[in-house]
Amino acid sequence: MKINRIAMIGAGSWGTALALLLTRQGYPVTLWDRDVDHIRQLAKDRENKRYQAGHPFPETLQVSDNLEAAVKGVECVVMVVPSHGFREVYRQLYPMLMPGALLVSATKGIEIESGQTMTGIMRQETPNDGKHLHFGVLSGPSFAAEVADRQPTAVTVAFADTDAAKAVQHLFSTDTFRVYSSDDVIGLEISGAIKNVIAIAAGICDGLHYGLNTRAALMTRGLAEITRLGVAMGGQPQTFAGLGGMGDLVLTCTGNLSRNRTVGLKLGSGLTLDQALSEMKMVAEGVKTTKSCFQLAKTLGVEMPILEQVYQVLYEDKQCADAVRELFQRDLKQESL
Ligand SMILES: NC(=O)C1=CN([C@@H]2O[C@H](COP(=O)(O)OP(=O)(O)OC[C@H]3O[C@@H](n4cnc5c(N)ncnc54)[C@H](OP(=O)(O)O)[C@@H]3O)[C@@H](O)[C@H]2O)C=CC1
Ligand SMILES: O=C(CO)COP(=O)(O)O
Repeated sequence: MKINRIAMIGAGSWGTALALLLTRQGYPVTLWDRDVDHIRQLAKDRENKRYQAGHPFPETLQVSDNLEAAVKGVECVVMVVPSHGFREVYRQLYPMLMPGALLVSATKGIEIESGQTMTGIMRQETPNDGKHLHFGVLSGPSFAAEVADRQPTAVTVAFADTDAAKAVQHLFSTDTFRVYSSDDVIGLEISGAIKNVIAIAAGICDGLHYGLNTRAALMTRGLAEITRLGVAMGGQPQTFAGLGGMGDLVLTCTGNLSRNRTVGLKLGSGLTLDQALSEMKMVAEGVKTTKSCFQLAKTLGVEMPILEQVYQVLYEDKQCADAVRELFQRDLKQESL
């Protein structure tokens, strides 16, 4: 599969960092955003001062507010809009896609209304009209700012089709960005979405001034919850121990660049959810994913005690310290997944 042109759909922090990564390798990329003024500003500055300042755009990075112009005749479309806007944007762009195109979701979330992952949304919104599109995911421990800074980073790309996975793996791989391939699309998506919920919990614990023991316990039991739900949804157990699972969980629960961890820190320090979110200009997907995942876990009958407590803190005004206390008062049990 030869990829000549790429469309990056979403000019936030991550879409911009990925567009920089590809254009620095010489690939032609069109970066699209819904916000016309934002696109005008990017075209004028040749830099994304709002979301990824300090990184001038290479010549092959074009910007556009015209979705059709951005995706027409393009072999690889990377979707990087937040999960709550994903379906609407995909609906608009689907008719313009060329047959056989590779659709890569770099978004980490689960839609609240449907409980669908991003590739699930694309499949739902794709009529059976013979376009033969391929749906995959790129995920792993990768703060956008560090990728833009060329810090060595490793991620995973998953497609059901091995050739599609290899094509996207090779497309994104550079001297400082190492891409592994996988065929476990659902496992990788679930890992990337739910680690954000555990990162909120990690932030809460740090905001409450609990120690490193607490954080280690939370991350380990959090990974058990991610794995339980992911396997119930058809993921492969080893995916959750990989870059998109354990790797991204470690990064987001410990790294201060994480927006989700930051929301948790603010909650643990006594702010309300509204106050915490009003101080952020970027998206913290874990807030919405907590709700979608809470519903999914109930539907599938999967036990997720940490997630339940985060849900009650975010949506039922539970005190953070009470949530931690309740987790420790649960019945004693054997350690297992
Ligand atoms: N930043 C990171 O380090 C990483 C992020 N991700 C994931 O990438 C996705 C995008 O995050 P990120 O780029 O960081 O987000 P940012 O907050 O940096 O930017 C969000 C972008 O999405 C746009 N947007 C907001 N709402 C909608 C909508 N309803 N429809 C279309 N576009 C919308 C915003 O436009 P506007 O300015 O007009 O609101 C903005 O361009 C998330 O799922 C995130 O989890 C994954 C890996 C790393
Ligand atoms: O997913 C990320 C890094 O891999 C970014 O995490 P946050 O959205 O919490 O900043």
